[in-house]
Amino acid sequence: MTGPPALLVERLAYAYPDGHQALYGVDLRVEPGERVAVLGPNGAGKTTLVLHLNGVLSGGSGRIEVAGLPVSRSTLREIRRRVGIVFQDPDDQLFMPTVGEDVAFGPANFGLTGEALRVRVRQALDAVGMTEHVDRSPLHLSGGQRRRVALATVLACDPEILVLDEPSSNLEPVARRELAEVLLSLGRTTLMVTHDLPYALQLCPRSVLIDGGVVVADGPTRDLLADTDLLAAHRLELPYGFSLD
Ligand SMILES: Nc1ncnc2c1ncn2[C@@H]1O[C@H](COP(=O)(O)OP(=O)(O)OP(=O)(O)O)[C@@H](O)[C@H]1O
Repeated sequence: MTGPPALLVERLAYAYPDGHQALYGVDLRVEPGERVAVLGPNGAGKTTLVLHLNGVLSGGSGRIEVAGLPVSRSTLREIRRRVGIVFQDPDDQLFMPTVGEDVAFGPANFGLTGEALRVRVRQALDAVGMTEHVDRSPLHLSGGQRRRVALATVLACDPEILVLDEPSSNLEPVARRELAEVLLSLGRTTLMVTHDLPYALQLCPRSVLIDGGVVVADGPTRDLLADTDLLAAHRLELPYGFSLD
């Protein structure tokens, strides 16, 4: 018997309080262990979709399930444990005096204490290669290091689904590659919102393309990126000189 999908989104539609309709009926099914890139031009609805996955946004129509559990007001605490979002700006999730305290904050909030908490913090920092910085202030880290710590704060909660918003933005090539290595090594169900098409190709076997609040394409990343008409129709473009071969 097969289990439920890691993520199921059915006919998700949402208008912001000012009346702006951002999503018109998004369908998406992600199986456990898949890494899926969410592509689309500015204003397509990518962030709006992602913010629904752990209930930051709600009140639209449609249905979302995380590993079989519907996202609703009554399941919010468990949903937030299952879905970890790493925001584009690490400063949105780092606010404690030290790296270690930042990484401990989430799991402590979910009830972990003592040695179990210390082990969890160490594992999360190990996974992103930041163990030696545990006692430093996040304020004194480089942008790339802060990005890694932000990822560690989410990993420490042991989410079933990792959601990353523009993980490669503002990263130097080495930090970009190192982050890719970390993400590949995690082997976790991952949704990655990105404008960085080569990064999507490197990390995500599958991509969904969103535009105008609907999914306009869903398939192997290589196939989507090879479709120059599709890319042009949705204001996407591979970097000059980039080859899929
Ligand atoms: N708080 C808000 N109130 C009203 N409209 C909003 C709000 N936030 C976003 N929108 C609108 O919803 C639509 C989808 O925005 P969203 O941020 O989801 O796009 P996106 O695909 O993430 O874009 P980008 O690539 O630029 O980050 C846009 O038309 C945007 O103007």
